[in-house]
Amino acid sequence: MNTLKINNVSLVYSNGYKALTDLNLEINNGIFGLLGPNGAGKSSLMKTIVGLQKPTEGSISFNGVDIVKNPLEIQKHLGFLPQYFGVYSKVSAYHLLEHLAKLKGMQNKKQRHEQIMNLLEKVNLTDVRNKDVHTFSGGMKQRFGVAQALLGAPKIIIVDEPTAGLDPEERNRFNTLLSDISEDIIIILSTHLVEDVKNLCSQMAIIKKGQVISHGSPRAYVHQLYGKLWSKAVTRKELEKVEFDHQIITKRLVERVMNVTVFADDRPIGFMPTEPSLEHAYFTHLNTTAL
Ligand SMILES: Nc1ncnc2c1ncn2[C@@H]1O[C@H](COP(=O)(O)OP(=O)(O)OP(=O)(O)O)[C@@H](O)[C@H]1O
Repeated sequence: MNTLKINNVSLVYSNGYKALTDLNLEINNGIFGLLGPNGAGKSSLMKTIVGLQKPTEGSISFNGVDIVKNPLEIQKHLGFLPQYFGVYSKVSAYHLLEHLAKLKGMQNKKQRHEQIMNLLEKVNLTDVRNKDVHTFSGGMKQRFGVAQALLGAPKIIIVDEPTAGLDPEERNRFNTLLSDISEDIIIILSTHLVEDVKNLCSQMAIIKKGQVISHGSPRAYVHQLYGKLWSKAVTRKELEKVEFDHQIITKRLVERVMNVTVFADDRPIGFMPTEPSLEHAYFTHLNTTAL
């Protein structure tokens, strides 16, 4: 079992902006979802974990080793799939993987070849291995990104907003791939797509304004809301009153009609009970935690 511990981490950028505040998390094998709105600090946390920037305060350990003091201790076990995966030069998928494998210190030519061929197979890019990476579609590039993140058999993989811009089929394929590789390693998935977290993650945390406002399993999040959500279709005028009277969790246009879901211990008059979803739980925590 691998363990990543983040203890009281704060990060202040050189312009004085405090991106992370006193953040604590413990993460074990499996896919851990980090959910938060744009600008919440997810990328800042990812970059701090992988050692691209040092926290201003606090400590981070991986399998008991302080990785702020010894960043190599995580870097040698790490695969990173950043939000924007570099510039794709005019080089084939195979040769780019070979180049990256050499950078990761894989000296043995035969073993390197075998691992690259296995990874290409895993991410379903064997047939196009001799094509230039810059000609790949968005989804193929992301799968290539997974292959490079898996080079050298890492114990922890960090993926930052991996499915942004993918069509539903590619997103599905990408998620299945992540799920397949997650058994014996830690995967941290940073995203604002609640659906992906629901489908993939065993544990998750919600981050808002640089702080972890809650954490737990997606199932437990949903469970907490049973019997507390109520919905109603409203006109624009009614909406104002509902907003005044109730704690609104979501407002959604469903077939051109505005549907509101509110949080309350008892059923408000005119509302129907609603089956809670992880999206409801996410918005409940975001909207009810004042920071
Ligand atoms: N190098 C930097 N210097 C100063 N401020 C920064 C720097 N990088 C990020 N920030 C600020 O820190 C905050 C958190 O940014 P971050 O990219 O970590 O958020 P995020 O949750 O990953 O959002 P997104 O989903 O939009 O990428 C933002 O307000 C951002 O403007």
